[in-house]
Amino acid sequence: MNALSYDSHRLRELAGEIIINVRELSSLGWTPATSSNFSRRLDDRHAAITVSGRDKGRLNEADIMVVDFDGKAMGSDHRPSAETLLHTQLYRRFPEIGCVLHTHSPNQTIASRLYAGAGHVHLEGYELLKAFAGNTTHEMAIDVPVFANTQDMPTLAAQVDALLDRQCLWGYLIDGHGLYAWGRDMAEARRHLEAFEFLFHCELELRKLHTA
Ligand SMILES: CSCCC(=O)C(=O)COP(=O)(O)O
Ligand SMILES: [Zn+2]
Repeated sequence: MNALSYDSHRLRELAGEIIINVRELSSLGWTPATSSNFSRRLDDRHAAITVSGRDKGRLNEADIMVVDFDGKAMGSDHRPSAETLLHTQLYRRFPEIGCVLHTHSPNQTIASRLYAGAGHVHLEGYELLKAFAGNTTHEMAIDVPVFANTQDMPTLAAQVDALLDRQCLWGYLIDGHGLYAWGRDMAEARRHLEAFEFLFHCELELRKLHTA
């Protein structure tokens, strides 16, 4: 296999899509201080992902690189996102997943802190639950898991994998850190990300009202 074993034309298309969407998410204040990372499936062995440490509000084509599903850089000397394994584990496990988005908005991070003890955020009865693929009614509930934060990505990826054995998920929180959300393509992943953000905001506001 040579270094360019993926479709470079497709890579440019996906990089353009990532750049436009990430700039928009960044303008909402969801990617502070170079945080957050973003990827798209390129094919059944590769993903396009953001280079580690780049300012996500000023992303350009040089800030997107290719990795294989072991997280190994392909055709680049740059370091891929420190959290690459959390992306590639989803692409490897679910062939239908085409996009993984990770952000650090204040609502996501505060919710992760408040609900770390419970281990999940319970979301029930909201019309916006229908934003998640497969849901057709508000008369349902989901528990969004909150994992302990760690710099040990293989350990965290194994914990996520174990939960995916038991539960169908479109996203999870990491305590004191942020949100991972995914979907079949950018539009669906973004819809899920925005739904989580909105629902966490509602839960946090309700909590304030109940404790006032
Ligand atoms: C200063 S942000 C700390 C790392 C992080 O949580 C993140 O999302 C960005 O890491 P990356 O290596 O993808 O830039
Ligand atoms: Zn992060």
